Amino acid sequence: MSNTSASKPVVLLAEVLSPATIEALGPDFEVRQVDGTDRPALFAALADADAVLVRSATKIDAEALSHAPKLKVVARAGVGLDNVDIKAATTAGVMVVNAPTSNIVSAAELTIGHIISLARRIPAANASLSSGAWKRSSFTGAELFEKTVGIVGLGRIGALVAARLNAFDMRVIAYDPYVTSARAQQLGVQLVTLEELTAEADFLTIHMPKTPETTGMIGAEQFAAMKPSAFVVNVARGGLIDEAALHEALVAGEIAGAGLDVFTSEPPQRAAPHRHCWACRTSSSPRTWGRAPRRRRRRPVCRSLARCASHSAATWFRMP
Ligand SMILES: NC(=O)C1=CN([C@@H]2O[C@H](COP(=O)(O)OP(=O)(O)OC[C@H]3O[C@@H](n4cnc5c(N)ncnc54)[C@H](O)[C@@H]3O)[C@@H](O)[C@H]2O)C=CC1
Ligand SMILES: O=C(O)CCC(=O)C(=O)O
Repeated sequence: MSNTSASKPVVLLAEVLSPATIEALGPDFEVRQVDGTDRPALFAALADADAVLVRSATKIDAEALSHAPKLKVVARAGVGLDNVDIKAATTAGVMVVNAPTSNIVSAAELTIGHIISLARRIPAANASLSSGAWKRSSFTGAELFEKTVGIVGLGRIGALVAARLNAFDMRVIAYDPYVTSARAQQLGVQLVTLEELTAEADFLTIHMPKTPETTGMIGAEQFAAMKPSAFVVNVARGGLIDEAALHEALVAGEIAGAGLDVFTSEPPQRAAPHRHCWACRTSSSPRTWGRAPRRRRRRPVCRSLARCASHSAATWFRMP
């Protein structure tokens, strides 16, 4: 049954989404747009919204929710929910839905891309060749074969990364206090402590959500414990790595390099003295990992949104 225009629930799109994702909402909603990073505009637009659809740049916190008297659902077109205050939403009686598999393959593949780039020094070789040099022996790098990769956070993306790196005949270890040894074994992964992982990993790759517990979890202590030949990769969330400590570790040669797709502030702010070191020791990308087009996987979030906005059952998250 289709609503008339006057009675259609209002879905507020607070970020840019693909036309296919918007199409998946169907004809039963009045779709409005706002720039979710413009807080006054967001607050004004939330006044009439039954649902708000966000990616990662829009903060739906208690203050935003206080401007949304009609809101029934916050839908996250993606995985991470660190930009949504689930507790405040629950208190306000607002459901929160996400698309937990929407971009996990994309994220895992980008992780492999950064690992290979770092191992074979592809960004530095590319910069050198682009400047007109031909230094064949400077960029040989190292193979992944029989090296150790340490995965911090063995969830959906961590498991996909493990499967791909097992195919390279790497030794795959992981730290995740919430995963059983049986599950790890099934994935061909050995569970270890964080201390063992930092000491043994040739590549440390992070796949955890950003929470108060995980923020800054990889910092000066971990870098000091790592091999000087080791690389760190973060395509999860800015802030999981202590960036100041990372800069110091790169400058001091405590680790060999870093592969980064996410930053504490985006675009990243880096102090001038670190620029040279950064350019030659990193493989970085401007948060591209969730972006490889596979829009089909986002459609379920639109279906969940539609069900929630019309008060029927859906996959949703609540704090206890
Ligand atoms: N920037 C981007 O484009 C994207 C970022 N992400 C980020 O990646 C994160 C991971 O995604 P998924 O693998 O799909 O999530 P997931 O929920 O399947 O896995 C997360 C894993 O982290 C583990 N974990 C939680 N706290 C931990 C701790 N203190 N120490 C070690 N492990 C811990 C959990 O036990 C779980 O196994 C998301 O929360 C999101 O923030 C995900 C997709 C795209
Ligand atoms: O939505 C984005 O900007 C990228 C994907 C992401 O951050 C996520 O799925 O957690």
